Amino acid sequence: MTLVAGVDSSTQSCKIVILDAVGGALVREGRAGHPDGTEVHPDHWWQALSEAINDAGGLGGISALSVGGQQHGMVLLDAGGNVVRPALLWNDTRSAQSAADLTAEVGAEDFARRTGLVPVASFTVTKVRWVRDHEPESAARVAAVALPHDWLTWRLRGYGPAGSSPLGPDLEQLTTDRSDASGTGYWSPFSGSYDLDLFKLAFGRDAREAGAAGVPDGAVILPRVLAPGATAGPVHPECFGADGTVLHGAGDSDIILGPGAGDNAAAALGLGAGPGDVVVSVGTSGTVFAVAAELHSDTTGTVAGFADAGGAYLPIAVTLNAARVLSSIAGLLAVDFAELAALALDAEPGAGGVVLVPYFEGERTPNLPHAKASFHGLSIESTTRPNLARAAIEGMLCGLSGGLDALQELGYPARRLLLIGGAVQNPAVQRIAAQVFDLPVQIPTPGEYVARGAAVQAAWALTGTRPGWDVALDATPEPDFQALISTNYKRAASHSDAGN
Ligand SMILES: Nc1ncnc2c1ncn2[C@@H]1O[C@H](COP(=O)(O)OP(=O)(O)O)[C@@H](O)[C@H]1O
Ligand SMILES: O=C(CO)[C@@H](O)[C@H](O)COP(=O)(O)O
Repeated sequence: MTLVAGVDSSTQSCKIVILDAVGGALVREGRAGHPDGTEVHPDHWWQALSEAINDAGGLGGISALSVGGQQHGMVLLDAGGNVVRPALLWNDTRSAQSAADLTAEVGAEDFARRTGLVPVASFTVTKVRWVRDHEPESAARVAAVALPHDWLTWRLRGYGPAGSSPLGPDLEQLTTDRSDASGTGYWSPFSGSYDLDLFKLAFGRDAREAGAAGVPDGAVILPRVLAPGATAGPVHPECFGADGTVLHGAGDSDIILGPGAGDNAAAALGLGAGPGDVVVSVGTSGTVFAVAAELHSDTTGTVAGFADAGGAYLPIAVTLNAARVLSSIAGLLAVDFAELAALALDAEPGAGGVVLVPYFEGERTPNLPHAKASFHGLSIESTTRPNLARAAIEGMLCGLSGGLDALQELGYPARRLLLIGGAVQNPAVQRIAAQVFDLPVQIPTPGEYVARGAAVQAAWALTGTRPGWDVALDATPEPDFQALISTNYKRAASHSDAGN
């Protein structure tokens, strides 16, 4: 049996699945946690990847591997391959002012026309501007800027700081892929190349793609962008985990590395999503996206125009407040997730008029980085535990239904909605999704679809052909659209938005 592996280095954890390359059946899997916080040293991801690999029984017998990961995180490397400062993650909002500055300097329309994006604090371009403005000593040390999956792929190939990697700090070997490059804000999905002028505007220094010649000395290196189906090279035959264990030994057969991907693009691959499919993922982030043959830029910034990992595009709207809204309200009510579901399903649609606008961590869509969450419609009568539980789920999903509306307004077709992500295991999330989204909802069999998508890339790199593994459906909730939920939510959110 030929085995391929896919990794999802996500915000909260690292997961690996090892699959049969023919048919995609799961053979073994592993996981390990990441630290909390919006600023994380990449060494923690390497540690968690090592632990997840060990948890899955090692890399023995695997022919190819690819790494999907959380998008946008800024990994700064110095000339010695050392991490300059902890990575600022996609959900770190300190660069909100930098986003506003860049938008003012370039213009929202021009930014969207050049990169598919209008800057918000999540995008890497705003983070490099923040470092330039707030940490000039760190900025001066920067020799390369990479993303989480780029850095992990580079480490697996044996590169890294001298003394702790077999091949040392060769920054010219950094690679990325078009899906993750498209979330930086300095790469164009329209031209398929870096917008080096934008990088220079943001960071104040010239940059060049790894391997490119004829550019000024001292230019910052940006990872080489690999095509779908390409290989990044082999896993190094003396690849050591963070704890010194051998991840891949000299006696093992070669393991080819796929290009890797941003997690949402990887999920689209793992699901085999096609035209007319809209994917909603409820993990740390909430995302709603489609796979599209053409990209329409959205100058409002609601829908970001990413590239996908298959040669097409991935228009997407993303919220900062998703699964953690539920853990927060479950904590408040002192219940576990099963009890939260039971409570929520005990309340009527619309939660008796109670609305939670869940901007606990600020928000990205809409762009309100400094906002806070608020309950609306609380009366003595409506303030019940079931209404609070339901309002949490409704509010979280309504943020995403706004993204679906925006995708449809831009002309992307939406015929069915595939619901994935950790919080979708919650039966109340499944049921309420069918009340919030005016589309047929389907729940694929529980699985790590980002990691599966990375495994699709691994198989593609190995065989030269993109595999078409079947995805089974676990549930198809009865359509039960209840317009009052989003009507109430929009009214409450407009008050919150105006006050933020
Ligand atoms: N039954 C459940 N109900 C609600 N939330 C859940 C449930 N099971 C898991 N979660 C949440 O799902 C999240 C993890 O989902 P995942 O998609 O793996 O996130 P990420 O990819 O961002 O790390 C965690 O915040 C966890 O609390
Ligand atoms: O910022 C985005 C996409 O633009 C997020 O989707 C991140 O990519 C993090 O994903 P999860 O860890 O929540 O899966």
